[in-house]
Amino acid sequence: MGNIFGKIFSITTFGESHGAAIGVTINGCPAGIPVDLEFIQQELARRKPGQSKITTQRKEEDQVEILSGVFEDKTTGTPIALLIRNKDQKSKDYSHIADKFRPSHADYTYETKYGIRDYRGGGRSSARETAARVAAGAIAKLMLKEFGITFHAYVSQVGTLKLDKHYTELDLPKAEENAVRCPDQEVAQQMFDYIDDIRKQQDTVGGVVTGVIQGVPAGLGEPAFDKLHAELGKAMLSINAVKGFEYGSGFEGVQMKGSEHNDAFYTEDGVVKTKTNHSGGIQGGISNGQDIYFNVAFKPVATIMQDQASIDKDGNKAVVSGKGRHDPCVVPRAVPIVEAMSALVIADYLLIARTNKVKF
Ligand SMILES: Cc1cc2nc3c(=O)[nH]c(=O)nc-3n(C[C@H](O)[C@H](O)[C@H](O)COP(=O)(O)O)c2cc1C
Ligand SMILES: C=C(O[C@@H]1CC(C(=O)O)=C[C@@H](OP(=O)(O)O)[C@H]1O)C(=O)O
Repeated sequence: MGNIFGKIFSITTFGESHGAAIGVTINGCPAGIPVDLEFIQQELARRKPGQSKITTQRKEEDQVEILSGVFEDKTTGTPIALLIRNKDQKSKDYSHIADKFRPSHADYTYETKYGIRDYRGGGRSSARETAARVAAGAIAKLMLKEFGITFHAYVSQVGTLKLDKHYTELDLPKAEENAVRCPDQEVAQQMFDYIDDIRKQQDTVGGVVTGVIQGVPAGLGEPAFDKLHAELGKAMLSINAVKGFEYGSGFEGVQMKGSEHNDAFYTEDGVVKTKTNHSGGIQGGISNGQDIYFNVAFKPVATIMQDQASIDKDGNKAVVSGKGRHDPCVVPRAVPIVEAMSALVIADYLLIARTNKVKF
């Protein structure tokens, strides 16, 4: 229960942060997709811990091993299993909170649900699990590359520092040129200094990742329940520390009049387009062929390097002191996770659409 994502192109992940390994099984990936191991490794490198001083200092190379489903560098249509071994666990850092609950992490809720908890590094609730999603997302991206569908995510806000530009005004690949993953180098530097300052204060800060999906054909999605934006929302809200999701005009759109908000249709060389894109590329749960764009809000990291008042398993007052290696801000490393989850949704919906009238 609760550990399968996707309908046709589906994944299930396994593993804990301080266990032997984490990994993913992908079901439903079509046969014949070229698998570029170097690309999967590059994607994992974008997410891995220990990238810079503004990320957790845990050192994991996140070397991926392909156990099944790939032969002579092509998918075989059978389950693909990918494994990443944990190498740099420092579990002693967690002994002192084995019986205590960190405020706003998953300790209390996990313990309540299962009655047993691998407290080492947050166990199953650690964002370490997202490495497995990024590996699977890389395979989805490789499949979608064949259809000309691309993914760009970037950091658009850290704390109160906001990048005041729409994605259409930015050179999106430039986000990969700095440690924050913000495409405006000047704002990126300000964000970097801000995160570093917060880190020195032994505190943490939240942020926003903007996602952009380009090249999606019109016709992907469902008119009810499994609407394309609903699935994207679920995908994003399933990422650790996510507090909000909006697509297209989002919450800002409520301030507009219908006459301003409506996206006027026109055709160019027989292709249907819209003059504006407040819809965010989705209308009535189905893609309309325009860019899909959305924002994902991440909270400040729960584990702070300070003493915090809490309780133990017996409900007694307890002090939780911050230890271990933690991110002062998750958004720089969340960028590839947002892209991976987007790719998994689009891959799945593209395969579902094969059963519809739309021809690809
Ligand atoms: C890339 C990434 C890195 C994270 N790093 C940390 C971390 O170092 N320490 C921590 O306490 N939480 C971290 N988190 C968040 C926790 O995993 C998350 O808060 C926890 O699982 C509780 O879930 P919730 O915040 O979604 O309710 C990270 C999240 C992401 C996406
Ligand atoms: C190890 C990674 O990030 C971790 C995410 C995380 C958390 O609570 O989410 C807590 C920290 O590690 P641990 O699980 O040892 O407490 C981070 O270092 C990773 O992303 O690979």
